[in-house]
Amino acid sequence: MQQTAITVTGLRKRYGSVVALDGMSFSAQPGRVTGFVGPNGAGKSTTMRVILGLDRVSAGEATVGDRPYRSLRDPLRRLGALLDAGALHPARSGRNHLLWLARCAGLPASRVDAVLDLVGLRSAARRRAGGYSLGMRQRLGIAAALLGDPPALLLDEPFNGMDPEGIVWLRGFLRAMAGQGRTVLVSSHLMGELEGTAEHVVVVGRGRVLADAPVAGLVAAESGDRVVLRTPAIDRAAAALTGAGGDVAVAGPDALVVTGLAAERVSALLAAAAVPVSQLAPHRATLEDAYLRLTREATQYRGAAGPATDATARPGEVRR
Ligand SMILES: Nc1ncnc2c1ncn2[C@@H]1O[C@H](COP(=O)(O)OP(=O)(O)OP(=O)(O)O)[C@@H](O)[C@H]1O
Repeated sequence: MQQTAITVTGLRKRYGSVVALDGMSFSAQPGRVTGFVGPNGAGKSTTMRVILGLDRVSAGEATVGDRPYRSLRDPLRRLGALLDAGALHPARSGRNHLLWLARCAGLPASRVDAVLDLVGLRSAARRRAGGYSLGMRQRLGIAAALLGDPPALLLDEPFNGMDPEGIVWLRGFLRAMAGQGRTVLVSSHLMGELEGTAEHVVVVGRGRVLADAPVAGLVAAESGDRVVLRTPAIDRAAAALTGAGGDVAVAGPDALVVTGLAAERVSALLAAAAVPVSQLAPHRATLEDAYLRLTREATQYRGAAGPATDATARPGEVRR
């Protein structure tokens, strides 16, 4: 399979006074799933449309392999894309939708049955696509992206509308695609799904890249040297730990997050001060923790403040 990176360099785009892309640059590499995440309005869909040559930019360029998508002679055999699962004729069956696409692209009808099997849609293939659930439409869109057996895939929110079984399937499917050496660029709002699926993540906000890093590295950096402990005596515990140089944040009625002291030292200090402890463990952050911190400044649309959670409590922040 020909290795085909998806690369965007210095993309800039405005819609009137709205800056949609503000120097967006990153590269999705072959052989791994790259998550593409960011708050609403961060520029993910615009970037994907630019990669597909559907939107123009005022500066920068996007390439598939080493060429712009529009200049590819056989685009479906180079990059498969799912932008909008609803983009189909509702009266046409799923199979006929794919046959029509295959015919337009000069691909054999045998590919249609092959991709229907790949996405598990064979039994529903002759039903009207207009009657499909959102999860089934996502599968049909993924099937369409696979028609040309391309070395690169670009999928906008493919987890959206999938039931738990579908999500498990899609996670394994994306990993398998990358395992075959394909480039897989996938946008999502579901950090938990990406943490188990993507090895690498590009976090964006306000039209630019905030982080471009391996998921494991982001999670490790976010976890830091923090210790989570539960105790019915948080005031005494906090006094003992701050007295020894720890940085203590309250993370719940009986929970503290301690920074700057190893778990063994925390345990010894609390034992010496006769503080009862019901739980003590090194804190393991999630991709969502890292995401929320990275995008805190870049989130444009936010609901009213809700209660803080343990996961988002940071050293020095006292939240009850
Ligand atoms: N056709 C358009 N006309 C005007 N503004 C647009 C248009 N498309 C996108 N925008 C604006 O450009 C910015 C980026 O939008 P985009 O849809 O790329 O973000 P996104 O990261 O995909 O968001 P979401 O997660 O909500 O899908 C937003 O401020 C959006 O309102």
